[in-house]
Amino acid sequence: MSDLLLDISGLSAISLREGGNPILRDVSLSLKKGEVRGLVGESGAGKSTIAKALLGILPRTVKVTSGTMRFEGRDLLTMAPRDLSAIMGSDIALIPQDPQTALNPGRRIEAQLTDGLRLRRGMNARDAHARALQLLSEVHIRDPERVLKAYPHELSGGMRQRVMIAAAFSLEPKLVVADEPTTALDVTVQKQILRLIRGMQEAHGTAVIFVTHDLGVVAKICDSVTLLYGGKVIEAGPTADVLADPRHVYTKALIAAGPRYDRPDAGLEPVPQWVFDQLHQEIRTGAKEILHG
Ligand SMILES: Nc1ncnc2c1ncn2[C@@H]1O[C@H](COP(=O)(O)OP(=O)(O)OP(=O)(O)O)[C@@H](O)[C@H]1O
Repeated sequence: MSDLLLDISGLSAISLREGGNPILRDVSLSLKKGEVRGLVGESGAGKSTIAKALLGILPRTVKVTSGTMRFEGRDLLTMAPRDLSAIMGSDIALIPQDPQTALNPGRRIEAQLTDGLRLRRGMNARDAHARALQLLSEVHIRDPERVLKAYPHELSGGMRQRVMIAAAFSLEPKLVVADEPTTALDVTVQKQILRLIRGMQEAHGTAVIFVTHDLGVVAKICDSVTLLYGGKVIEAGPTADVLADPRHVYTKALIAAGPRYDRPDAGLEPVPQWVFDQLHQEIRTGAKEILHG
């Protein structure tokens, strides 16, 4: 059996909100079972659009114009809604950017963590409670009984994100989409959460698409990386190869701009304007991306 889990091929999309402006341009990327791939780019590069397409939650104002998105060989873009909802949350799960808004403020953590176990896995309340306790221990929450009884506002941001990670892994998904999961957290907590996601991913053998604007994060936890600009793949390959031997001037300039993660106060070298001019020229002419390996 092939170990290919996800194969996005020639994906293009436009924004109906912005007069048909292209937001993804012929994007291809693939992911093996258990692989962690960083999806990197600055604001507006198209990272969230790809993540939303994967989760089946593209807004109506975004229209896919071509391409396929095969998950275990089946195209998510043309799948019947019923089949899609069986996969979402179960085989493909999300760790959101901001756990505060992702959690329902009016429900205890236990209810939110056990919904999926009861509704999708048919567990009774007692088994679901036991599994929720086990999941909270796995994400290193020390007093899981207390946390299960708590409401989201009673927990710190880092604790809420640990709960979201437990929830994402609760149904043993094959793919987790982590959408800038440390943005809302302070730097020390960010490091712990990154380590935790990598640890959970390894323990469960789960593949992860890690959306970030930070190459420093990619260096820490991703096996491979796809760098986007203006909805186009600029460079992609194994992380070690791309970081050791960046071929595109934009990748080089981003690396020179420094790992922002764990050096938030470091003086950054901004990406020079001529690099953006070259990128825009390449997008206009449809230049090919650089693929390593
Ligand atoms: N709901 C929407 N409807 C139409 N177009 C959208 C919508 N959301 C985003 N876009 C457009 O899609 C393009 C890519 O945005 P996207 O959010 O995917 O980028 P991103 O790389 O995730 O940026 P960020 O890091 O800021 O989230 C932008 O030009 C944006 O204006």
